[in-house]
Amino acid sequence: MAEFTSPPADTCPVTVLTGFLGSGKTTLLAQLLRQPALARTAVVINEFGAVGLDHELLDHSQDELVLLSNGCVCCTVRGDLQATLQRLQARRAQDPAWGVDRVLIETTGLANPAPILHTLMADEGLRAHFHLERLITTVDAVNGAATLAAHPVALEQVALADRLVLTKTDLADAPTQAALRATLRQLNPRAPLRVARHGALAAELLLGDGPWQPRLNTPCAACAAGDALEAQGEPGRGGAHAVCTHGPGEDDAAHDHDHAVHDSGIQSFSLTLDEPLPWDRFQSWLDLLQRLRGPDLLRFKGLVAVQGQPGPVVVHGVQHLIHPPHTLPAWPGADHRTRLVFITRGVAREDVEFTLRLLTRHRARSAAPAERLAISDSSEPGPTGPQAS
Ligand SMILES: Nc1nc2c(ncn2[C@@H]2O[C@H](COP(=O)(O)OP(=O)(O)OP(=O)(O)O)[C@@H](O)[C@H]2O)c(=O)[nH]1
Repeated sequence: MAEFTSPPADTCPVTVLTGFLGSGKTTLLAQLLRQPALARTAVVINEFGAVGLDHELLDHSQDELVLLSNGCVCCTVRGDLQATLQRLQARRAQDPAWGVDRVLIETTGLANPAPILHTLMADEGLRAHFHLERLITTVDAVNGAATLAAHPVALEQVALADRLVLTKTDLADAPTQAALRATLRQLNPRAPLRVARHGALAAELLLGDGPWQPRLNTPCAACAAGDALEAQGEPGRGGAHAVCTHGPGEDDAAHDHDHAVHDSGIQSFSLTLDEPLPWDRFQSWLDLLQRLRGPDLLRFKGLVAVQGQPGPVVVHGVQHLIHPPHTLPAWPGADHRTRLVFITRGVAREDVEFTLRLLTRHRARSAAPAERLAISDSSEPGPTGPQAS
C-alpha cells in the first residue's frame, strides 16, 4: 500500500482536473489560467481521440503546455504521463528561470482518477519531486444526474474529488440543481461544492489548503458512491458496475483500475474536411445527427471552417445538449481545416462522414441521410438545451 505522508515542502503541487465528457473542464481551466495564482503553471491536457483541439483553444504559453492525445492517462497513455512529468522536472531543474511551480493535468472525460492518483503517489521518482494537491471534478448541472446513473466512471470522478465544481447552472432549473446537489453530497460529503458559470471561479477556492487527503481503509469510493445512488432509487453500481472487483478494505489506489471502461462500446473518431462549409447546411446536418442519434453522441466538438469567415466556428455538443456555436476572429493554429471530434456509443464513423459530406455538398432532397443515421431510431425528444444559432 502506498504511504500517504505529508509531501516534502519543496515538491511541486499537481492538480488533477477531471469530470465527465463535456462537463466544462477546459472552460474552467481557461478561466483559472488567467488568474495570478496559476501564472506559473505547466498544463498537461489529455484527450481521448487522436485529434486534440482543447490545447488550440487555450490561451496559454505553448512552452508550458503538453498534449497527450489518443488515449487516456488512466490507462493507455499512463506511461506517457509519467514520462511527461519526468521531463517537466528535468526542465525545472536545468532551467530555474523557466519558473514553473505548479502542474495541472486535465484528464479526458472518460478517465478514472484512481490510477492517475496511484501513478502520482506510488512512483518514487515522481514522489521525490511532485505531490498531489487537488483532485477537482466538474459536474454538468444539465447532464450530471443522467451521467452519474449511466457511467460508473463518473461516480469515481465525483467520489475521489476533494473539490467539486458544478457547471452550467445557468442552463438547469432550480429543482434539477437541488436534486443533483443532494446526490453529490451523498456521493462525496467532504468535498466543498463550488459553482462555476462559464468557468468563472476564484482559484483560491480550489487550490491551497495542503495536499489531497485520501480516505484510507474504506471501501472503494465508487462502490460506496454506487450504493449511495441505489439508496436514492437510482441505478447504482448494481450488476452494471464494472469498475471495481475488489472487496472492502483494499486500498483503491493500490490496485490497477485499468478496467474496460473505454471498451464498453464507446469509441472516438475524428473527421477532417479540407474545403470550407456552408454554415446553414452544416447546421442542418448537425441538427439531424443530434435528433436521430443524440443520446449516443456522448460528446462532439470541433473547429469548423465556414465559407466567408476568416476564423473558425467552435461547436460543442454533450449528449442531448448542443451548446451555442461561437466564431473566433482568427484560427488559433496553422491548420485551417474543419476538424470534428466525436465520442459516441455505437454511431459509426462511416455514417457520420457520409451524411456530413452528402448534406454539406448537396442539399439532400431524399431521406437518405436520415435513413443512414437512424440505425436505431432513438425516438428521443430533440435537444432540450439551446439550439445552435
Ligand atoms: N451555458 C454554459 N455552458 C458552459 C458552461 N461551462 C461550460 N460550458 C460549455 O460546455 C461545452 C463543453 O465545455 P468544455 O469546457 O469543452 O468541456 P470539457 O469537460 O473540457 O469537455 P471534454 O474534455 O472535451 O469532454 C462548451 O460549449 C462550453 O462553452 C457554463 O457554465 N454554462
